Amino acid sequence: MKIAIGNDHAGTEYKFTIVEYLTSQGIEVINHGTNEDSSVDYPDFVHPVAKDVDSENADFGILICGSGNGVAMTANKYKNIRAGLCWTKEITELTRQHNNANIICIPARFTSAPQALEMVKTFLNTAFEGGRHLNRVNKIPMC
Ligand SMILES: O=C(CO)[C@H](O)[C@H](O)[C@H](O)COP(=O)(O)O
Repeated sequence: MKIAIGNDHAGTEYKFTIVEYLTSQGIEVINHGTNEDSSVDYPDFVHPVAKDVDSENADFGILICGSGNGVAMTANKYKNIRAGLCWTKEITELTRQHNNANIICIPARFTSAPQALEMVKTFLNTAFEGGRHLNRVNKIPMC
């Protein structure tokens, strides 16, 4: 499994925690930054993650910013991206089970680091249910 990860300055601390876990599990990680705490513009760090997942260069993406909204809005501009904003374990399960999300967007300023890590584990270990949900997911693309 290969994971692409990106974040703005609000998500740097959580990113390193998540990368450490993924690496310990033998998962290949593409870290697109930022790796600093100084203020940056989140789209600059979303586009490379979204391009990796959109082109199937990565299996899943992880995006982290303060509220999660900015990274989600940016990633979902890509045709093959289904980026879910998640702030609980249950919502994370549902975005995989029902939406076949391929990117999780984490609100660093509204979750704890343990919560963020739990959501990543849940995201990567929950399968898409297909069935009626596949019909709906297939209707998402506009063009
Ligand atoms: O895009 C966002 C808002 O939905 C992200 O949460 C950013 O992390 C946030 O806007 C950054 O705010 P800051 O005051 O510049 O740190």
